[in-house]
Amino acid sequence: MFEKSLLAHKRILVTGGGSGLGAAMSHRFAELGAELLICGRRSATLDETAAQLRAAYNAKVHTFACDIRDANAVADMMAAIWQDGPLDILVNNAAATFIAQSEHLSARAADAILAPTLHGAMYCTLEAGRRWIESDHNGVVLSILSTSTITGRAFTMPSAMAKSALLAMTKSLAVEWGPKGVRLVAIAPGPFPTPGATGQLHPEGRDSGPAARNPLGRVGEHSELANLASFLISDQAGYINGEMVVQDGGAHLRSSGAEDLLHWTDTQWAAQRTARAKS
Ligand SMILES: CCCCCCCCCCC/C=C/C(=O)SCCNC(=O)CCNC(=O)[C@H](O)C(C)(C)COP(=O)(O)OP(=O)(O)OC[C@H]1O[C@@H](n2cnc3c(N)ncnc32)[C@H](O)[C@@H]1OP(=O)(O)O
Ligand SMILES: NC(=O)C1=CN([C@@H]2O[C@H](COP(=O)(O)OP(=O)(O)OC[C@H]3O[C@@H](n4cnc5c(N)ncnc54)[C@H](OP(=O)(O)O)[C@@H]3O)[C@@H](O)[C@H]2O)C=CC1
Repeated sequence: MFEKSLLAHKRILVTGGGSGLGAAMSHRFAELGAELLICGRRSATLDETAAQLRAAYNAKVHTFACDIRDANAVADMMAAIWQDGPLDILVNNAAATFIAQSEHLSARAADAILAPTLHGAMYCTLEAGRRWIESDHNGVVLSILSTSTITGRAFTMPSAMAKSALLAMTKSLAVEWGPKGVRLVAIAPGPFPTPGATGQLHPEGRDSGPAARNPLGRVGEHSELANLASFLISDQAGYINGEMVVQDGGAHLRSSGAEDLLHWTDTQWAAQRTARAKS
């Protein structure tokens, strides 16, 4: 599909690159010649993925145990990255969400979603962008968002807010930083099952229908998202700036994906909260 050297010599940081869609993108980027830098909170997960990337593609891989909710930790990670040379591409992929009735969200619960999803991605973008601009080095920021930026989404309101804010960041900085050589793009994925997303969004008792509700009758393949991401961060997409590409099989044209939860009873929601408290 692509020239094997599409991402050769590119140094790419993927937040949350140790698991789920972040790991899928990291695999494809490494296959296309990139040097990978992956971060997350769990060192063991990062080390496992890094070993796979080295074994499969002979890739150069660095891992950073970094909680992106901590602005100082992000600054330290970026300083460490830049010691070996400039980064070329940042992929804002790490995020958190869970389903809940919004009237039951405590401030801490809302912050548990906003802190990594919005603030963490913004800290990473500002730290990378500042360095690119200071050193006159071109850069690309790809943010993994959601179709909730278009539809909103009941029962995952803080995630929808965070993703919408990151779309505003993408559009705003495309104009502000474009003249300085920094390009920003985004993907809005539909359902691409991962243990993280399925665990948070599809607990026991929820209908298992993202495939059935999809106009194409299926969920996304991780390789499909990884290929779109590879194109958008590559020089081949050099004239795309400030845009979000939706990759959801057309699902958001039909539903935000949360309507089945409108039929949940308060008893079901109470059971959901109890199950979480026990787990
Ligand atoms: C199959 C796919 C279907 C797709 C459908 C269509 C498309 C959907 C698009 C969705 C877009 C976004 C998707 C994603 O982001 S998927 C990624 C999911 N992955 C993760 O969330 C991984 C990271 N997760 C975490 O770190 C944790 O799970 C958590 C989010 C909870 C954060 O952990 P943290 O340690 O920070 O939080 P605490 O445990 O300390 O709790 C803090 C407060 O939050 C309250 N809380 C926690 N969990 C819940 C819950 N499930 N419901 C309500 N409240 C919750 C907790 O009680 C604390 O508050 P209090 O102190 O006030 O009690
Ligand atoms: N899967 C899907 O269907 C969809 C996913 N998306 C988006 O795609 C992206 C990836 O989702 P998915 O792969 O399913 O999610 P996962 O839960 O599988 O992965 C999330 C990753 O983010 C990392 N992470 C979470 N919090 C932090 C933090 N505070 N600091 C650093 N790293 C963190 C996790 O690592 P660790 O726990 O070690 O910190 C993990 O590697 C997200 O932005 C999500 O919103 C959007 C729409 C649909």
